[in-house]
Parts: sequence; C-alpha cells; structure tokens
Amino acid sequence: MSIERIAIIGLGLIGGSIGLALREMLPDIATTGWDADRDVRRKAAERGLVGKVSDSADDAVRDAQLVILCVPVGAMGAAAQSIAGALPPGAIVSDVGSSKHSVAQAIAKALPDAVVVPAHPVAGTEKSGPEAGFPELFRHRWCILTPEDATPAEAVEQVAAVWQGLGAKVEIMEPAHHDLVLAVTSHIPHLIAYTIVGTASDLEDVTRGEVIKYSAGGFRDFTRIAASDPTMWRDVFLTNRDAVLEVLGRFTEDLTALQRAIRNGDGDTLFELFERTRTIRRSIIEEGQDDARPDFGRSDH
Ligand SMILES: NC(=O)c1ccc[n+]([C@@H]2O[C@H](COP(=O)([O-])OP(=O)(O)OC[C@H]3O[C@@H](n4cnc5c(N)ncnc54)[C@H](O)[C@@H]3O)[C@@H](O)[C@H]2O)c1
Ligand SMILES: O=C(O)C(=O)C[C@]1(C(=O)O)C=C[C@@H](O)C=C1
Repeated sequence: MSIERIAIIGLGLIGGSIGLALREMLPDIATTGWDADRDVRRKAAERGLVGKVSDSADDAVRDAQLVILCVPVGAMGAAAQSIAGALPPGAIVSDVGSSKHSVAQAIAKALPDAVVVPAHPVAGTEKSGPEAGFPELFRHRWCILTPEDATPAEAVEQVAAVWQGLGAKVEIMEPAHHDLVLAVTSHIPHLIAYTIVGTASDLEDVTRGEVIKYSAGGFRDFTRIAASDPTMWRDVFLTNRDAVLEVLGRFTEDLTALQRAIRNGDGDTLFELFERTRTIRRSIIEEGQDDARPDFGRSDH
C-alpha cells in the first residue's frame, strides 16, 4: 500500500520544500501542514507549500498516513507531543532532523506506540523559513533512514518510496553511525565556519574592515555556511554532543600538528596533506556529487 495522505509539522525550509516537492512530483498525495508560528502558517498558505494549512496540529494529522516532523531537533519532542492526541492508529511518524539518536528518543518518549521511521535528507541551504523552500531541493541527494531493527519493513519501504518519489537516493543506517558520519561531514564543518567567521569579525578592528572587503574566495564560502540558522545549529550541537566532541578532538589534534609543521617550516607535512585532500575533492567530483552545491543549477538560491 502506498501513502496517500501526508501531514507536515513545521513549514520552514525543509517542511516547505517537502510540501512543494510532493505537490509537484507526487501530486496524487494529499498534503496538510501546520506550524507553531502563525506568521509561518500565513506565508505557507500564500505560497501553497501544502494543499491545506491547518489551524491546529490535531487537524493537520487527523487523516494522515504519514506525519513528517520538520522542526528544529530540540523541538522534535514537543512537536511529537502536539500530535499525540489526534495521530491515527497505524500512521507512520517520520522526521527530518540533522541528528538522529536523540531525536528518536524524544519522539519515542512522546509517542511510545507509534511506528517511527526517522529520516535525514542530506540537503539544505543556509536559508530558513517558509520563503526558503523549493521543490528540487532533494533531487539526486541522499536521504538517510535510521529505523530501529523492530520497525516494520513495510513502513520503512513506504517512507523510502516517498523520498525516492521526491528524487532522493535512500540509504539505511544505524542512528549512532549516522550521527558520527554527519558530525564529520556536516556538523564540524559548520562549527569551523562559525568559528572562522567569528574570529574574523573579532579581528575587524585590527584589519580595519578589510576582512569583509576582500572576502571573495575561501572566506566568502565560509560566510555562507556561517549564515545558517542559529536555532537549528544550536540544537544540532546540543543533541549530537558525543559524536561532535569525538570528531572535534581528532580535528584539534590534526590542527595542532599543522600548527607545529608551520612553526617548524616543515613543508613536506603541509604538502602531503594538501595533496591528499585534493585527491578527495577530485574523487567526489568523479562520483558526480559536485551538484552538492545548494545553488546548483539555480540562480535564485
Ligand atoms: N536547513 C538545512 O539545511 C537542513 C537540512 C536537512 C535537515 N534539516 C533539519 O530539518 C529540520 C527543520 O529545519 P529547517 O531548516 O526547515 O528549519 P526552519 O527554521 O526553516 O523551519 C522550522 C519550522 O519549525 C517551526 N516549529 C518550531 N517548533 C515547532 C513545534 N513545536 N511545532 C510546530 N512547528 C514548530 C518553526 O516555526 C519553523 O517554521 C531541523 O530538524 C533540521 O535539523 C535542516
Ligand atoms: O549546504 C548547506 O548549506 C548545508 O548546510 C546542508 C547540510 C549539510 O551540512 O550538508 C546541512 C545540514 C543538514 O542536516 C543537511 C545538509
């Protein structure tokens, strides 16, 4: 049986993009949505992010076969709690949170009897809110599902089919493994971007405004990432604490080794690392993942 009715809770960048993508790519699926913020609900209705923007979480999920929670990871428990009274028996609950272990625990606590298939579309931009979504966001991008062993296979297949219908490639992972991998590929890079842009800003007096003026290359790329939503990223670091701290420890050791190489004039160490990392970039492009840029093929994002 395929899914015919989906409710989206949280109508920002990801919830809005899912709604638009469903309406465009899987138009036979009826969509409802709700957001805790009245202004977001109004904008979502104006943009037609879902077929019907409901007046309450209960109304949005009452007839749903799949409910997707698209709120910051720190709000997943509250969002799950808000649908507890009206969730139809047998409905699948999913989410899009950037960290998986603690989100699964929060949803399970609020909805102990629900069938839960957590998901993480590895696709996004530095923008947020109901104006930021676009239907192609998930095309050719990974969506990682992290179900428990006991989760019915049919529910996992139904959620996978929806993501594939939106153009995503689906992978299944253990939640803890997901959290470690994403700490390396997404969370620490964001922390580095926030740090370097913060450091540069602190140094503005010393550099007399020239950091911003000359930020055309590498620094400019960092500023895009460092413009990402503060609520979302605060929650990611608080909920994926252990994996982030583990990877950060390794990163700090490697950075210290580079610091030593620079102080000692050890060019070989620097050259060998830079050569190795260039190979990694080239292999990503060869695998056809260069479209990982959020503005790939779009002039308006
Ligand atoms: N932004 C990205 O690049 C990206 C990518 C993949 C996954 N994610 C994950 O997707 C989720 C949503 O991120 P986003 O970028 O769409 O954020 P967003 O800020 O654009 O949207 C989140 C929306 O959730 C609403 N909200 C907050 N608490 C709520 C609650 N209890 N009930 C109902 N609505 C509530 C907010 O009003 C807001 O409109 C996060 O968990 C994030 O980790 C984000
Ligand atoms: O490209 C960006 O702007 C993103 O930050 C997207 C990105 C990422 O780090 O890859 C950010 C967080 C998500 O959980 C998934 C995707």
